[in-house]
Amino acid sequence: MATRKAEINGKRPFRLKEYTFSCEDVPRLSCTDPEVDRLISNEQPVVITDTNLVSSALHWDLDYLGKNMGDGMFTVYSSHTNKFKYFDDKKGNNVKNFREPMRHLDMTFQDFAKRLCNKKPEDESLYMQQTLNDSVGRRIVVDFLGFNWNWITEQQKKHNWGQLTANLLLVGTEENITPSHYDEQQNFFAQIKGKKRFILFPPSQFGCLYPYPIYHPHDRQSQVDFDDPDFEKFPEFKKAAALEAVVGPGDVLYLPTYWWHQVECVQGTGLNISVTFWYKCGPTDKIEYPLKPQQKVAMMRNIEKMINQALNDPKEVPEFMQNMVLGRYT
Ligand SMILES: C[C@@H](CC(=O)O)C(=O)C(=O)O
Ligand SMILES: [Zn+2]
Repeated sequence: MATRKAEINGKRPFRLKEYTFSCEDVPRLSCTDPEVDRLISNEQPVVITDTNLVSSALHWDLDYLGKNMGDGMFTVYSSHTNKFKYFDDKKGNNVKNFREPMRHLDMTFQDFAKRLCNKKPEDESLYMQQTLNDSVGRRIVVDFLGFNWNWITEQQKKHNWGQLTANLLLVGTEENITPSHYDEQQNFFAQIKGKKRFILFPPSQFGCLYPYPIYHPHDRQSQVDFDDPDFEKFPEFKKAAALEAVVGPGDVLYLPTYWWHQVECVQGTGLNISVTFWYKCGPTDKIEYPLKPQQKVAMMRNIEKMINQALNDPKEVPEFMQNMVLGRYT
């Protein structure tokens, strides 16, 4: 796999995998720059520096978390590749012979840390993805309360977002990859340790990324394998053009709802720790035309859901959809 050299602000270069598509940089601006507000209100991604959003957690490492995360059981995914492709196990029965691409384990943080430290190259990759809740130790609660809630709550109000729904703690090792997908929430993604690379595509490129059907366990995930794209099956992927952001400790990426993202723990940057801040989208006050691409994606999802409910059998959906479109709108 070809790689290219990259760096943030001229510091400590690292290598990034090269893909078939072009990558332009996401803007990287200080939170004091008024352009940040404009980009967020236009639902455009931006890397925001100097927020101090998670400054109270920049000392987190495996040892500190091991001592302070408490003795609760946390969600850890185990994958025999370095990819951690999300799946909804409630939809597993909708697809014949669906094979879960990773295992969902529950373990204490101490157990996770031990397995990470003793991991041999042939062992499965591990990725902790745990919603922060009150089961954590007191010092983690103090660090959490020390987040810059003033700044982020000000953003939530200014952009009329809904409630904060979750803070997901992510602890992984370099080369862990979350393959391309979109979410239906607004996200301030805060990097605490190590570097992460985001490969982003706007909602307008939905037609290039071929998401699985809505009834599939991989709903919202792209069917395209970026490492080996099948241009026969997914010809429009040739037209995909990405934005790219690399975030390091203290950086916050605003990741707008319905934007496609693949997330890679950058090689050579060691243990990787992040926290997400997911918010419900705000209400649409007035419908304006032409509709925004993200509104069209939401519409397509609602129509697919309605067709699935009305047919009441996932096996009937492909023929129904093809009859509706092939030779008529193609
Ligand atoms: C969990 C994260 C991916 C990652 O950090 O590996 C992501 O997809 C998101 O924050 O929306
Ligand atoms: Zn995501």
